[in-house]
Amino acid sequence: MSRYPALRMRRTRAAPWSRSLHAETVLTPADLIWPMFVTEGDDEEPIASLPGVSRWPIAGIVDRAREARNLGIPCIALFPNTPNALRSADGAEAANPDNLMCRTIRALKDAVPEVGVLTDVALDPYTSHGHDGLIDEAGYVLNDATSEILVRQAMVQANAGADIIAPSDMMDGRVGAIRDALEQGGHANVQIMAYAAKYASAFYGPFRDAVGSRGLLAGDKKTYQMDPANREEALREVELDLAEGADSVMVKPGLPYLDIIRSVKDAFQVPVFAYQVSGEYAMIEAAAAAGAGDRDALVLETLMAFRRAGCSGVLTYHAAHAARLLSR
Ligand SMILES: NCC(=O)CCC(=O)O
Ligand SMILES: [Mg+2]
Repeated sequence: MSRYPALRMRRTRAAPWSRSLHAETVLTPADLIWPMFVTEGDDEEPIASLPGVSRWPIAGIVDRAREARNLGIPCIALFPNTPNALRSADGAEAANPDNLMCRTIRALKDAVPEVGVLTDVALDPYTSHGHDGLIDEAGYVLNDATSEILVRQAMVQANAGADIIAPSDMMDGRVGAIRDALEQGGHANVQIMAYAAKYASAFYGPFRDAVGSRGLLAGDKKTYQMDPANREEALREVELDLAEGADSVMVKPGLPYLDIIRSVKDAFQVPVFAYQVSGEYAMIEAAAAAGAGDRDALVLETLMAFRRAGCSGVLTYHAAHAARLLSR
């Protein structure tokens, strides 16, 4: 009986009201996390490879956080462009309680406490070699020694007022080490969003410009970030981070890894986030600039795809633009 002509799949698509009624997935500004770059000094610094995105001094970040609040974006993510003079082989500046990140967190929590602040834990914005951790003579990133510094980095951020600690370094065991330190340090309610399945991707280029590590990076990150060939390994990574105390997990990059997001969501009933990374943002902007697609439509379609794949939310440089589109 359920066949044409009684059954017409186009019937429910015929009018806007009906399409709204039958939508299986919704996207709202509350599903967005807005990543932003903080810099020393007083001036906005546009990032050439990320058209429309700038580094902001602390006061500018505070203004952007007010903008986020007014747009209904619940959370912002912070990344520092550390002055080169403060970068070192061991990335010690990462654990300085008065570093650029900590000063920014304090300013945000002072001025706009109602917006969540997610902070990146990894050493790449602080090392002179651009890696996420300490390296040995051969350039290999050392797991356990790095993890100790990451714990200190996470603690200075939590002490400054960070709401969500987001380790993006892919060291083994760091989620558990950070969770223990947070519990012992009086931060029982500070969350951990683990970059659980972070792939060694070619889509991170503009981000490295933004945090000033592109020219410094020696080699690649394939001994700690995941091989794009692997899906089962992502499930193991997620399982381990959850066992160590992660409150939510992230898949990164975003669009080329929607299958990973769906697999994670099906295997674990936990909050899953995606990072639509800098190269993805740049591709959309380049397509729009070349007349190959409508920018607003591309932005909203890609973000909806993350929700459909199972994401609770998405980190995207298009957050403010998308929130504006969604509220009209
Ligand atoms: N730890 C954060 C990133 O690596 C972001 C990458 C990107 O946006 O390309
Ligand atoms: Mg892991």
